[in-house]
Amino acid sequence: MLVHIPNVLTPEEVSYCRATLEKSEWVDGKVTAGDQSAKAKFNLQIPQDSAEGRELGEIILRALGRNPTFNSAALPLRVFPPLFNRYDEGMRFHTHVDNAIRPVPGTGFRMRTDVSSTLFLSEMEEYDGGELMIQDTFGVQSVRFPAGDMVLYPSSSLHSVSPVTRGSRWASFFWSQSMVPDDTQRTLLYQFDLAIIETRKLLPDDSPAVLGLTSTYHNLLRQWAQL
Ligand SMILES: O=C(O)CCC(=O)C(=O)O
Ligand SMILES: [Fe+2]
Repeated sequence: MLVHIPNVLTPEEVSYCRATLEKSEWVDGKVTAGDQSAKAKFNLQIPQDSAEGRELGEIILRALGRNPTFNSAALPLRVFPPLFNRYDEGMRFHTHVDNAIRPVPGTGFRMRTDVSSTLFLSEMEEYDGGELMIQDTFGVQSVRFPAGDMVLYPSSSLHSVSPVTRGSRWASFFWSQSMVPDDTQRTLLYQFDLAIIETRKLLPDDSPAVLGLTSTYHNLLRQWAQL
């Protein structure tokens, strides 16, 4: 399932991220790529352990914490410290799959990547090309959203970023380990939660319908969650 989450960052937060990234050092994006994807990856990143990256990462993690759609769709157990990339004219990322397991910097722990995220930091008018192309069960989805918006997609999917043909595309990207590893089960829970939200607009919280749906949601989560 692909989920578009608008306005994860406020316009002020986007401007702050952009201004900080302007001052940051940029290195070859191959530094965080696996063997196959290193050959496919032609972009720039700020170093994983830079002070700028850590500060901006905190802003994004705080924004995710207050975002009900992210929490319902990703059901996150762990979130990788956000990384930042950039594709200038001619840069691209050929088709690849994200590494299944990643060491979490500075922790000595590893995490499984279940959900991949791109949070756009450039406005769509600032560049041409640079579409995130995600292969899912319905075919290839082409994704390009305004600055501050984010897309979630299964880390198991093949994906690529088309060449930027004008301007520069800046983004934050990261992975989440979900409490529900299976994409089909996670999608069902997300759609169930949306249905509960709609039902609660029509019926009181203590109505049998809301009680029944809510308890079934939690009991399914209890069946499927892996902590
Ligand atoms: O730049 C993007 O939107 C995606 C980046 C990506 O796929 C990756 O770094 O693995
Ligand atoms: Fe990727």
